[in-house]
Amino acid sequence: MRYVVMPETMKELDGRAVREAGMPSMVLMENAAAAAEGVLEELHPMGRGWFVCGTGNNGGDGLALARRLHTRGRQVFVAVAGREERMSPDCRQNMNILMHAGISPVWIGDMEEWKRFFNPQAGDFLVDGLFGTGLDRPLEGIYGEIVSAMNASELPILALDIPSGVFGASGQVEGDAVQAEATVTFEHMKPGLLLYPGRAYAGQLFVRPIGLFVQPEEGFDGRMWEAEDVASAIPPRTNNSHKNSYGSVGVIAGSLGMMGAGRLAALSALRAGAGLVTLACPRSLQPEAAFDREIMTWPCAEENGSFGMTSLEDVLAMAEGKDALVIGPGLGKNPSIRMLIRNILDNIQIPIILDADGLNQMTGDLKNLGDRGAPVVLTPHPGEMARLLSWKAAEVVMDPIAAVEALHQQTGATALIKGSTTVIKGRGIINYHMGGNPGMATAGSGDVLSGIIGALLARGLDGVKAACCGAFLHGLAGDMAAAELGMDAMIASDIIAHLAGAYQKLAEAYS
Ligand SMILES: NC(=O)C1=CN([C@@H]2O[C@H](COP(=O)(O)OP(=O)(O)OC[C@H]3O[C@@H](n4cnc5c(N)ncnc54)[C@H](O)[C@@H]3O)[C@@H](O)[C@H]2O)[C@@H](O)CC1
Ligand SMILES: [K+]
Repeated sequence: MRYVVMPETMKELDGRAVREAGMPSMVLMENAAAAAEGVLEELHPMGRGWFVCGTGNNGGDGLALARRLHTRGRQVFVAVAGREERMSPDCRQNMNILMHAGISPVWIGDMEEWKRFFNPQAGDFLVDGLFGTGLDRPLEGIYGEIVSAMNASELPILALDIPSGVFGASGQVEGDAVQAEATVTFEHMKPGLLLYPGRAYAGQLFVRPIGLFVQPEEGFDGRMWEAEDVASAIPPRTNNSHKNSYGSVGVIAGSLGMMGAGRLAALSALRAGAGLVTLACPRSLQPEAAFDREIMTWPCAEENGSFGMTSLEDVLAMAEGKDALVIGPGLGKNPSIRMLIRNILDNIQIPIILDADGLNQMTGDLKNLGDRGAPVVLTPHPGEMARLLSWKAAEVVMDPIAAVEALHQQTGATALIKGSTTVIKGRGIINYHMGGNPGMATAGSGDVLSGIIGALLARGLDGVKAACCGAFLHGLAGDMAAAELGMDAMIASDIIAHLAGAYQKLAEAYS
């Protein structure tokens, strides 16, 4: 498991290591510089570096790194921007050490001084130590101009901790921000490196320890599941087992013209390892639903090619003996579906994943799901999330953490917001998932995720585990599909086809 911490938590950890344990803060800074040096050796083992430092501790990291390279014979050019009287003690000390080592940084007070200092042709890379997690307002004036000149130089930039201009808690950028080739972040991942637009500024991410041995008193702010975490959360198949050992999934999905959504969800559930999958469908669509031999179908009374309250009896009969239900893909807009879903939520005490039209239908009617006695997972994309919360879509995109927290709080369900970075909140801390690729922005991709999560719920995972492991498998299978077929040509069925490879990778990670 990789942990994600907010800037203020990082500050608390840093402060406690220093105050409670007597760890000198200069040692932490030196460790940060050494960690960054390791990354630089990987990316740019040769060449000359331009260092742009602020007067806070991020600047101190930069000055320490410059000195480490200089003492190893690498050529460095170092600039400091900011007010000298505001310099943090550790930054000042590193400035003194650097000067004793023979390098005098250039103070930059205006762009004329910058132009005299910076000559991209004379260097091979830039190091950004201007602002780190202490950023508390957008870059303005000289800082914005320096950053935009750094970006315009087209030299590769290594950002220390976080690209200057990106807010560590949210990934938001207002104005200029460093467009990094890579970012080395210290000790723990920060949300701003995971969430857009910050993620797009950070480039390749390196998380490196700096010797902080303390843990936050309130617990970590977030976590990222890694292959071994996912592998160990999914119960292994055992010799002495049968199909009922792996869960029976009921899928309630599809309508005239959208039966494919139901089939994709059902097939995904099966490929995600469920023992049995039953696809409930409007009666007239049964021939279409019955296309996959391994999937059982359950024709239901219908309302003009759609589910509706008329279907209730059949749906309840189908749900009997199931271990989880997937509700939503392709259900369409028939208004009586709302009552149908309400009845299912009230009368059936098994885990449920609610997605797509299932979510849209239930806008305003998703309270108290935490009291059901079995988990509910909600998987909206940002537009659906905005409708569910009555927020503007832009507000959801700006702050997906607040959005999942609000949805979880209002409904009691596990909330997963889809996106390039998926954010999940159920009981416990926030979960982030970074896998997947733009090739997965294709019809039916969400239905596949629903099916996978349905299978994992049926296999006994709780809401958070099913959502996190489901997002991981979905992303991994999507990445494998893209590697084989390319992002443009891959389709949702290809993600399903690569679930096999994704499970194999998990097995390798576990062994
Ligand atoms: N565990 C830790 O907390 C450690 C932190 N270290 C480094 O310290 C950094 C945090 O240092 P600081 O808290 O000193 O903060 P920064 O160095 O990020 O920023 C310095 C100061 O600049 C000012 N400022 C913020 N936004 C500004 C803006 N837009 N324009 C002008 N001034 C602005 C603020 O007053 C802020 O305190 C981390 O990102 C990391 O690089 C490392 O030295 C090692 C240990
Ligand atoms: K930085």
